[in-house]
Amino acid sequence: MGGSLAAALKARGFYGRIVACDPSESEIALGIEKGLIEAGGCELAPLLDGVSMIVLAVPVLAMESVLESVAANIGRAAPDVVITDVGSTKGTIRESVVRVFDRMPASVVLGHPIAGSEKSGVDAANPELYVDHKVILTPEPDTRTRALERVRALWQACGAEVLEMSVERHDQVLARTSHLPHLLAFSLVDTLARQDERLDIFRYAAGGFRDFTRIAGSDPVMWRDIFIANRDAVLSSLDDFEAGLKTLRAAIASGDSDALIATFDRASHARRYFGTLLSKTSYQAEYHMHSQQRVTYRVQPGGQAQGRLRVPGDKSMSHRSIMLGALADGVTEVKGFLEGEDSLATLQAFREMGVAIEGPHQGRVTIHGVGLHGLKAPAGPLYVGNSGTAMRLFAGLLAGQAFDSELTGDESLTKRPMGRVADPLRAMGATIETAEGGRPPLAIKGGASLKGIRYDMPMASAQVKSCLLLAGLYAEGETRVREPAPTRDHTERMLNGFGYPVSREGDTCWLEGGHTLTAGPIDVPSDISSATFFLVAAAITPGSDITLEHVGMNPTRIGVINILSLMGANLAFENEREVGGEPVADIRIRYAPLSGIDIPVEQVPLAIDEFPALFIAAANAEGTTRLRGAEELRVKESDRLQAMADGLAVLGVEHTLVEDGIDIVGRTAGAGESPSYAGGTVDSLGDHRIAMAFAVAALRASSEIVIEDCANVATSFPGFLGLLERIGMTAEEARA
Ligand SMILES: O=C(O)C1=C[C@@H](OP(=O)(O)O)[C@@H](O)[C@H](O)C1
Ligand SMILES: C=C(OP(=O)(O)O)C(=O)O
Repeated sequence: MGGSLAAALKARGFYGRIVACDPSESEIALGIEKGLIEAGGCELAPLLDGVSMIVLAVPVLAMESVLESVAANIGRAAPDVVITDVGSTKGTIRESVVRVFDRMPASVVLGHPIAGSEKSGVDAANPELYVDHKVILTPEPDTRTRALERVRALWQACGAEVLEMSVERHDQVLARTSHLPHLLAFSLVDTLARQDERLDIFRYAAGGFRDFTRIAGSDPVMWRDIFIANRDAVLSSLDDFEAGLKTLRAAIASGDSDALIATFDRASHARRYFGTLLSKTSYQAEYHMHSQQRVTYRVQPGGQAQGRLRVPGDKSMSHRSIMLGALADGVTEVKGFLEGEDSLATLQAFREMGVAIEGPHQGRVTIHGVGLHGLKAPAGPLYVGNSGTAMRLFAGLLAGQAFDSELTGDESLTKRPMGRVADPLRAMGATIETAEGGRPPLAIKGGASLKGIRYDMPMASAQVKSCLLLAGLYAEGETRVREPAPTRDHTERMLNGFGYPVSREGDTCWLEGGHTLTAGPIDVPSDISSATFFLVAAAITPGSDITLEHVGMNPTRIGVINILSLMGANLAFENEREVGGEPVADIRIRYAPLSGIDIPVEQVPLAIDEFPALFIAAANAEGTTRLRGAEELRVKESDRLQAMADGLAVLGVEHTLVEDGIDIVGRTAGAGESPSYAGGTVDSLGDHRIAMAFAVAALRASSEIVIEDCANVATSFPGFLGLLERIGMTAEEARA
């Protein structure tokens, strides 16, 4: 460790003098020969003359005697000398410092670089060892700021990332993440070696053995010291490990395949999550990285709109399939699941609550339901990404659990209103805290006894309705929700499909708590909200002919069909059928000129996510299209009225924005097949539907449309650009 530190400093142009002390003369000679140090020796005292920093890189149990020599000769060092170390445990080293100096001097900053290799000695010195590795410093309240800064600068100069934590926390964290795995590796190799004196068995050892046991080649003295020094924390992590192993043993002994799948699946995903965090490519890390990277679409003007397509699975149903499948008794097989960021975040959240979920693999997911009362407390906050649906539905479901929970999301979600669910849930008896203004995160207290309520929703929201119905599963008596206008009814249909009775009369639906859900197969159709971008593409492009296969045609979702039909679109439905309680059809659309219309207000909730694309249809229609009663668009992933108005302004499309809607002036009569508007650079504000709407708009633009901030398209529509290409458009994605 010391050799690598010297090598790293020299490689980065450190111009000071480095001297080293080591019991081996030959190691010192080698260090000088390799240019890592200027001088050195086996006796410490003379080496301390005038030094400004002392780094103790010795085994943990040798630390105290070295500290004694340092203390006895500290007068030889510079007056502002700083002492630090690289020991793998911190509690015992702090005790040694206090014993030797009678206190913790303000100039001592203990530290631990989380880097190293199983090799030791000057030969193993590696100037890159600390690059992109973490170094933990454990300053005390009275550590001198200047001393801390100097040690921080030392490690940063070597390319490391410096963190701070308390000595106690350091020792506990390291016991679990480093010391325990080393103990297991030593033990496994020793056990096998003792069983097979001639070590024959190792000849047949596969990659798994090699990967698991590499660290058993580490320095025995160093590791003995670590286990003695960090005894209590290691023993407690060993207790946890033994308990886990015992559970697995019992599952193997009794052939309990569900229990084995549950553990392996959780572990496998946790490991992948960890691995991708390291390489910064997990779906969540990737998402964050993508949004930091700013994905930009460049879409060329013109092109065709032709072909047969199947767009990904319905987002609303995908969320609900996981939620209800997890709460059901038995195994639920899902087909057509949307493998987008939003629904994957929901899936991950249930894994964190102990539900075994296999997949997704090509849209297939198997959920091993735990029953209404089988969820376990997650270890930390549940992260639901960009998804308003997930946060609101989870709020209801979690309000009924025995454990406390917290829901967080990305930057866009953090701005969205949650009072609309928190208030009625409180009326049911839940205890929920929100951030200022009723925004996320949500902290939900477990163990509440919920009571059914009658709730008149102030806005037409399927998310609020579904939230209350899910809480109602856990409530005493009936939970009744009245909606001011019909909203998507997937929750009601799917609950009924799982054998949970939900009733409806007119504008009110209700259920009674205390029944159970029984697992069954779910076939998720293609998402009509995703299909919309291709419906609009064909609707605005002369010569187009697109068929979208297996699209969900639930009557509470087909506002886009109704609105496009009123505008004059040429739509035909083929292969109409019912799949798992939801109507489905193939939709064929061919070009026909569109006319502007006054959008009937009752269609608004039925087309709520489709307006960004419908505004593009309006920009290509003859005359003016008027939308009113759509104030909900202002609280989606972005303020969609404003975001679309800003983008339409860039393209030169005349429009008037009002509080609850917009008027869009389309083409003038007799313009033929000429472009409908200009190109330009528009900002999607990180909203997937705004990004996709302007991508499709390029079909009738006079020049390229560049769309900024498109990473979130992956939340609802993975593979979107590929499908644009398939219909005959030219689009590319740039990351910066
Ligand atoms: O319940 C659902 O799955 C959804 C309901 C709608 O939101 P609101 O209920 O807030 O209108 C919709 O915008 C969202 O994309 C999905
Ligand atoms: C509004 C949407 O989703 P959510 O509310 O789940 O974020 C959407 O997908 O357009």
